[in-house]
Amino acid sequence: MVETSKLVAMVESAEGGGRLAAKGGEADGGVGGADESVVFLDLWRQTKIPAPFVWPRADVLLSSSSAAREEELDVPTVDLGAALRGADGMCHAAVQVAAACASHGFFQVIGHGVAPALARAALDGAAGFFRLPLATKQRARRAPGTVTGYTTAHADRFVANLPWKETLSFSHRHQAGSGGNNVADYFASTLGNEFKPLGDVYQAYCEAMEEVSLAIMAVLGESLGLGSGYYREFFADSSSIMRCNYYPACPEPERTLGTGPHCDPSALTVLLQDGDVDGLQVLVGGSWRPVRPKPGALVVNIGDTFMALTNGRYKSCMHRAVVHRERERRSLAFFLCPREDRVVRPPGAGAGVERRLYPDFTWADLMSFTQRHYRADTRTLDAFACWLRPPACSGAAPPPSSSPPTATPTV
Ligand SMILES: C=C1C[C@]23C[C@H]1CC[C@H]2[C@]1(C)CCC[C@@](C)(C(=O)O)[C@H]1[C@@H]3C(=O)O
Ligand SMILES: O=C(O)CCC(=O)C(=O)O
Ligand SMILES: [Fe+2]
Repeated sequence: MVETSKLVAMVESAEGGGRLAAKGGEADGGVGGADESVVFLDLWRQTKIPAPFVWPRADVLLSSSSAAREEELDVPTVDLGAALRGADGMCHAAVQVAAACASHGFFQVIGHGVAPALARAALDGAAGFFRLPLATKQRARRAPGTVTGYTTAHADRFVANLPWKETLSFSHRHQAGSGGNNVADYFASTLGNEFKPLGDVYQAYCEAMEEVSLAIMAVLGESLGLGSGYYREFFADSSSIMRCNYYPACPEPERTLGTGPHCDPSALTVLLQDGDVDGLQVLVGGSWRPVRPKPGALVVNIGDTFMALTNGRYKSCMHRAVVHRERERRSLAFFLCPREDRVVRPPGAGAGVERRLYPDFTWADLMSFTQRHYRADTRTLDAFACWLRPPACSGAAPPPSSSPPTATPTV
């Protein structure tokens, strides 16, 4: 469970601690009663934020209020429908994404074919879920070492730099043919049968996101001169993660973050922001630049795994989410990931034409690194490469907290 008593104790003692410091004994105890909901509602309603939520000044610098004055990041708007319909559209889209991915890795897509009613149902479903009593949400609490489930402020994993958010994450595995119901089944089995209709919404939403992601992969493949099928095939049996984020209004937004500075470890992220509340910011040229919600558009960014697949040509860029004093915010993030055992390696690797920036790895290893050994941040990929192959570590990354997998892939 989220150990409310521990969080409250931390809040009372008001001392942070190390950045990583996953806490022991995460899964002890059962789900509390209605009083726990009150505790968390009270947390979100305090007039000052508790010490474990206070982030280092360097991370929150130029936070919400000043970043609001920053110029919005110029991200291209890619018409995915036009790209799939014909060569001209594809060519234009490929040029757009090539430019964006070589600099910051962010762009947005329209013409993606996701029914507005489905997007609305997924956003409203998240809003409804996070309004539930804590005890109900806790039925889906995250199990230690896994990425799926419900967490409040990641308080079950970390003792400092807690994010001002609640999240619900679940995996979506590609299923050949129709009739697969992995997401719907997850909702029914963890939260109860009454959540099956909500599960059906997310089943449909994840399938739509998978289709959008594969269409983007076609454009990315074209943009790299590999053809539209190359990455589509690589991700055809993907094993992705869907995450609903809820950022409550915050009394001291300039001292905390909803999601701290990080690069996504996954391959590609497709983000839907709810309403007109901004929060996503990307670090470009030394300043945090907002990417404001645009009606009907999805924000896409390259993750570490895709950066490794292109040997660093396409960038996984640092970003974060800020919170607001008066307004709550919701977002839905679909993280496209390869099948767990697929080896991530750039095309042509081994031909010796280009120096490899990252060793071969599997998504299973990178995922377990972020869930068991390292809190995903701005240097995840370098730290992971160092963990996999310690001699390759130049000292830029922090020391690994435990041993790498025994079957270390070779370059
Ligand atoms: C493999 C993963 C690690 C995170 C969940 C999935 C995909 C994205 C990662 C994350 C969202 C990046 C920001 C930091 C993080 C700790 C978070 O704030 O939620 C990351 C996820 C995680 O480890 O839970
Ligand atoms: O909520 C957002 O806008 C971004 C969240 C994010 O970056 C993430 O979940 O990886
Ligand atoms: Fe992210």
